[in-house]
Amino acid sequence: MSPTISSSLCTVAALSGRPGRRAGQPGGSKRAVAQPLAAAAVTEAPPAVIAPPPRPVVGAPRRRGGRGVDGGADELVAWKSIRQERWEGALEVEGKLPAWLDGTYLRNGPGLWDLGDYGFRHLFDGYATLVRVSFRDGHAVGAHRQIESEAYKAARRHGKVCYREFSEVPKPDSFKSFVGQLASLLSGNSLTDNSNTGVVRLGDGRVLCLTETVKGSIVVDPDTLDTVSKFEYEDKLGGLIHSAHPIVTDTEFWTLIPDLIRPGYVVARMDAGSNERQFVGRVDCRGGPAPGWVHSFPVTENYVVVPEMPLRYCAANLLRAEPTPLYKFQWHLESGSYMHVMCKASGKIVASVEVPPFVTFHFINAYEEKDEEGRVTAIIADCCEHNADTSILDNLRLHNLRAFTGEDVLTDARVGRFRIPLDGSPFGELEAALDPEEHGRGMDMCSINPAHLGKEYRYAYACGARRPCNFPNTLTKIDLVEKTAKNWYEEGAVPSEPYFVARPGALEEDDGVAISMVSAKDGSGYALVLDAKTFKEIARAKFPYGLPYGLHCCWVPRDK
Ligand SMILES: CC(=O)/C=C/C=C(C)/C=C/C1=C(C)CCCC1(C)C
Ligand SMILES: CC(/C=C/C=O)=C\C=C\C=O
Ligand SMILES: [Fe+2]
Repeated sequence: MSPTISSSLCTVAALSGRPGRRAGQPGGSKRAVAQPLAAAAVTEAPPAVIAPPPRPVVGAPRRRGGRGVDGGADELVAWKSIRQERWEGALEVEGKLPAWLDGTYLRNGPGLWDLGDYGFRHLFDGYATLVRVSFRDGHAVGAHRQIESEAYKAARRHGKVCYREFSEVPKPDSFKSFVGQLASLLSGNSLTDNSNTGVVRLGDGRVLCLTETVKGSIVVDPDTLDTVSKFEYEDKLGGLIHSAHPIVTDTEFWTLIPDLIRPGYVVARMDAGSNERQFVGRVDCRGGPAPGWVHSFPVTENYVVVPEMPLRYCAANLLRAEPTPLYKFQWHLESGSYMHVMCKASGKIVASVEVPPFVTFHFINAYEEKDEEGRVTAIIADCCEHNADTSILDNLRLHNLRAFTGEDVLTDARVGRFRIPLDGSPFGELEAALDPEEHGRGMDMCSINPAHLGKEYRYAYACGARRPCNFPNTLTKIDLVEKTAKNWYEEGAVPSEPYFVARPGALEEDDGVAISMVSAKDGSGYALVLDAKTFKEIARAKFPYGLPYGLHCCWVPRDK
C-alpha cells in the first residue's frame, strides 16, 4: 500500500469541521464533500457532489446472506450495507451537548456486506466502514468513509471476494488456482487486511484500525478518515494473526500472538512511538490441538492474563472453501479451559488454572485482589461471557440478524467474573458478577473508564437486551458493586458499543458521557450521548442517513 492512498481529499480538509483546524467549525450549514474516487463496483456510483446516502430500499434478492422477505426487521438499516463510500457534514443536534465534549469519536465496523449482487453471510465479513463524530462547542460534524484495505480495493476492482475474510474465501476458478491459494494461505498472502474490528489511538497519536490478521493493521487519519498506510511491525516476532484488541495506554501497547504450530501464545509489548514489539514471554497451551481463540485479553497493573478457551483455532477449517458452523474454529470441551497469568516485568507464568468452560469475545477489565498486607492473592478478570455457548457465532450471521420474527432468539450472556488464585491452587472460579436479568441476559461490546484499566473498578458500559430480540438492543450501565444495571432502550433501535468519555478533571469513575451510534428503526442513524452517571440521554446528533451497525470505538481529544 502506498504511504498515502487518497491524495485528492483537500476538498474534505477545507470543508470539514474537524478538531484542531480553525476552518470549518462544526455547526455551520450542511456541507457536501467532493467525491474523489472512481465509481465503485461495490457501492453505488456517487454524484460529483455528495448528498447524504438515501435511506435504504429493498433491492434485488441476494445470492448469499440474502435479505429475505420485505418488511419487519428485514428492513433494519443496521444490517444494510452503507451505500456511499464517504460522506461528511454538520449534524443536527437534539438536546444539549456538553461544552466540555471537545474531540473526535471514531467507530469502526464491517459496514459493507455487498459486492454487486453477492452478499456476505456473516457480520464479521463486511468491509470496514469508519464513522467519525467530531464534537466542539455544542456542535457536531459527522462523517463516514470506507477503509481502503487491499481486500476492499481488490473487491471493488474485481467485483468479488479476493482475500480470505472471517468466513468467506475467494472461489478458485480452477484446480491450479486452488493449489495457488493453499500456498498463499500458508504464506499469509491470501489473508484479509480488512481492518473492520476496532480503532485505537496509540500513545504517540497515531490512529490504528485493527482486525485479527496482523496485516490488517492500518493507520488512518482521524480528521479526513484517509487510509494513510499499513502499520508494519519492525521486529522479528512474525505471526499472521493476533488478538484483535491490544491493550493500549499513553505509553505502551500489549498484544497476544497465538502460535498455531506449537500451540501457545506469545505476549509482546511495544513502546508508544515505536513499531517494534518486544517479546515478553510465552504461554504453552494446556489442552487441545491448537490455541483457544483470543479476540481480546485483559491486563492488571503487573500482570497479563492469557485466556485459553475451548473454542480453538482449527487448521482444517482454515483451509475449507465453505464456512463451517464454527467458522475457522472448533469446540474442544474435552481439552479443558484455562486462565494463565504472566508477570509483565519478568515474562514468567505466576498462575495457570483450570476454569469452567467459557465463550467470550471481550474481556472488560481485570485487577489484582490484595490481602491486608497488600500482597496480591488473586486476579479478578471480567468478560462478556456467552454461557459457554458457541451459538452466538451463528446468531451473528446476517440472515439471522435480518430475519427477526419477534421470537426471542438471542442466546444468554452475562458478566463472567474469573477469580484466579495466585497461591498455586489448580482451579480458578467463574461466576456471574451480577444477576444477568439486570441487563436482560444480553451482554457484549463493553467499555470502562480508561483511568481504571487494570485497576479496581465499579462501572462497565455495554450492550444488553430487552427481550424478545435477536441481537443486543439496549445500552446498559453495570454497577459491579451494587450489582445492578441502568438500561437505555428505544424500540427497534440497534445501538453499538457505548464508549465512555471522561469529563476533563473528573474525580468520579462515572463522571462523563457514554457515546453510542444508533441505527434506528425508521432507517435513520444518530450518535447518542448519555450522561454516564444517570444513564439518561443528554443529546443526539443526527446523521441525514441510516448507519450500519459497527463494532468498536475510540476517542481522540482535541488537544492531543
Ligand atoms: C470483525 C471481527 O470482530 C472479527 C474479525 C475476524 C477476522 C477477520 C478473522 C480472520 C481470520 C482469518 C482470515 C484466517 C485466520 C483465522 C482468523 C483470525 C479467524
Ligand atoms: C457483536 C458481538 C456480539 C454480540 C452478541 O451479543 C460481538 C462482536 C465481536 C467482535 O468484535
Ligand atoms: Fe471486538
